[in-house]
Amino acid sequence: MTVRIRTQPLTDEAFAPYGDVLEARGAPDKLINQGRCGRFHDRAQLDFSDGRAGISIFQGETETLPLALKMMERHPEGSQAFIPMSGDPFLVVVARDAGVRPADPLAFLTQPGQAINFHRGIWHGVLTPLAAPGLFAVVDRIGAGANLEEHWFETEFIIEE
Ligand SMILES: NC(=O)N[C@@H](O)C(=O)O
Ligand code: NI
Repeated sequence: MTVRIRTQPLTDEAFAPYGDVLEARGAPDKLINQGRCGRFHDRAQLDFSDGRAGISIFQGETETLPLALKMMERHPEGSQAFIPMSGDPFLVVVARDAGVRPADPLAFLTQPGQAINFHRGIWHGVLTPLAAPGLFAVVDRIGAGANLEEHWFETEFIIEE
């Protein structure tokens, strides 16, 4: 059986059960630098069981839609933020937990200027750039021990616009 998933725009409301949308939207929380810079303060729920937060640079190969969703993963020990280093949209896939496996995956297309932070333990698709060079800053847990659970689907999911 093939299940088709239509992409939807990334909004705070739709993404709230899964993570944070990081963007400069509306009035900033504070003006800094003599009023020349708006600070949208403390917008991500960073959560690590132990270890520390780290920033890594990911250079991902680009994908195109329609795209087969074969696997999702989660990080039980920490949150994970994808912060694009270009203005290109990327694909964000999340799912609810149905007891050690993801269920009902959702696919979001970001707008330029949007980044995301998956909350700790949330099922998500891996980093999926839709345009070169696929460069992202990733904020996630640096620590000992395993922090990755994968689920490979038997159902064929196809993500399409
Ligand atoms: N494994 C890794 O570093 N990246 C994944 O967690 C991912 O979500 O892309
Ligand atoms: Ni991940």
